[in-house]
Amino acid sequence: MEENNLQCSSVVDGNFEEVPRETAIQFKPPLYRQRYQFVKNLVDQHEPKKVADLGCGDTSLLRLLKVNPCIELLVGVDINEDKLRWRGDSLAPFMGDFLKPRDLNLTIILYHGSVVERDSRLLGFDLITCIELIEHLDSGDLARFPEVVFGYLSPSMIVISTPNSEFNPLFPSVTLRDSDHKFEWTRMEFQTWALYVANRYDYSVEFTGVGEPPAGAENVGYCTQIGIFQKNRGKATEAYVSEQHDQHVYKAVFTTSYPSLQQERFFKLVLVNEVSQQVESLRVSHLPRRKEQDGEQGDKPKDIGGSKAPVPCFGPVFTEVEKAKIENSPKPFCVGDKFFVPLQRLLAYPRLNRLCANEEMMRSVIADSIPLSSDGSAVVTDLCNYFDEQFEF
Ligand SMILES: C[S@@+](CC[C@H](N)C(=O)[O-])C[C@H]1O[C@@H](n2cnc3c(N)ncnc32)[C@H](O)[C@@H]1O
Ligand SMILES: [Mg+2]
Repeated sequence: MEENNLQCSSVVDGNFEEVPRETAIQFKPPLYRQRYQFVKNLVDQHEPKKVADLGCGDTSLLRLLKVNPCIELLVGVDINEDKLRWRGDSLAPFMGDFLKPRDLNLTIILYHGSVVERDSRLLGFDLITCIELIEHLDSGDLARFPEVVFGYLSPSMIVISTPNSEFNPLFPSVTLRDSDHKFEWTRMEFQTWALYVANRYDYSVEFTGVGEPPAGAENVGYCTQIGIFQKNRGKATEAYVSEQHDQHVYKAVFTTSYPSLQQERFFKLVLVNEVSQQVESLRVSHLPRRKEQDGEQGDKPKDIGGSKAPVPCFGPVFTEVEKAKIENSPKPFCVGDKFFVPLQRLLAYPRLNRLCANEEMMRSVIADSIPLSSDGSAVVTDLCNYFDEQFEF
């Protein structure tokens, strides 16, 4: 069992709080969450595309990281297959991920295997994390670990966390924090090892930690010590990665892919939905004005989007620049009972502009789902529909 000398104040997500029964030290947030949050902040800061968590356990960190929009490949590796399977399924996309797809693709893979084995599918990563892993390696595996992770996998950044044994006296009766720990290092021991490894494999390293010591005991340092290693040579080139022979020793136990706007069918769904909503919003907001105009003119086109055009009373709030862009775009108009919204008008709205580069692109994606004017330059819809009559617009 994990960290079994320590009080289990949270087993809800498979993590055990590092608080001995006898001590008053309580970490807020719990220490394991501070470690995960530390990694999440690093991901927010550096925006890696490919991230692997070695010794990922029950995948809690992966679940926190998967919402990060920059990550396109998220991999977990653990020697304990049961842990991977326990909550692995919760990494799959939910209904909400389909309703609001990500901008970028995301694939998540869990591998069963040991971090001291070489698997070429982990080459070319931007970030590899090893959270509370190294102290579980015996001396033989610890000696192999740098050669595999730093030498072979050689990611741009590596984060290693491990207990700081100098903190342990604050936990009465604790020698090792977990019965499976093969060692716990002082800051000097960890930093000596880390500097040696960094020097050997051409990385630079910075030290920090999480789990502040209590007032009066600042000299012991953080409860969890952390090394952040950054490769001096920069990112692995694609050529270097592709030169490596396929070496698949890990067993993939779980793979999932998320819907994203990079996938044609999801992009189309989102764009058609956004266009339909915007056209409907404009149509509804123009109905009262159209009633006023009825009887004034015949069937010639009526520009109803001039300076007096009503502004939609719901939906997003626009900045002054966005408002000006919308106002300066071609205005919606009516011909008979038909309501036309120029594609250029739709493109002026920020949400649609973010999705579509130009009118041609918008036309080609929505043409077989939304009625367009004969020249294809505007969406066309009935000005009034059954529901307007029911609600007496
Ligand atoms: C203390 S747990 C940490 C889990 C997770 N990183 C976290 O912070 O919640 C250590 C994990 O390392 C895994 N582990 C130990 N030796 C390993 C090895 N040689 N290769 C891969 N995983 C290993 C264990 O199975 C366990 O899940
Ligand atoms: Mg541990």
